[in-house]
Amino acid sequence: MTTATPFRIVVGCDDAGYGYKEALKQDLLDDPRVAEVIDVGVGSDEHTAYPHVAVEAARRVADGTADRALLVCGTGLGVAISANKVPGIRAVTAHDSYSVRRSVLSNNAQVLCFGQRVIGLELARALTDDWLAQRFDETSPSAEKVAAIRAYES
Ligand SMILES: O=C[C@H](O)[C@H](O)COP(=O)(O)O
Repeated sequence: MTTATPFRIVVGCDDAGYGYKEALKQDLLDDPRVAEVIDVGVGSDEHTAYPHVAVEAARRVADGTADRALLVCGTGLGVAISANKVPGIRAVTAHDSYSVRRSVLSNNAQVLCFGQRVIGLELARALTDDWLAQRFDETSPSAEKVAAIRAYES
């Protein structure tokens, strides 16, 4: 049996997502499937608007510094919209387990976004756990659809 390479994960949030970002970061730090956690903010007294944090996180994934990003704002929507402005990034907002799984298995999304004002913390933690268990299969029928997304970027 081969052991999967542990993930390097960027975490980020705005002030509306700070509490969950901190809690999820701690879970990631304790998870053997995670090699590294890179926190791009915000800190407890920072008020940087979500587009800046989301784009910074997405750039770390796009440039290969990290494998994935987990972003939190009030709804999970603004961070996803912003992260998707970075070429090569597929960011989704997903608050149910089927969508979280399919975001990886169907879409090879590298960025998962949550809304702290939308779901409970325990659900966010369980969804994050589920997310870490998924790996995209480059030989699956979904691969050519993801390639089609990529082709629209050029
Ligand atoms: O999508 C945006 C987020 O929910 C953000 O946390 C709150 O944005 P707002 O203050 O513009 O509503």
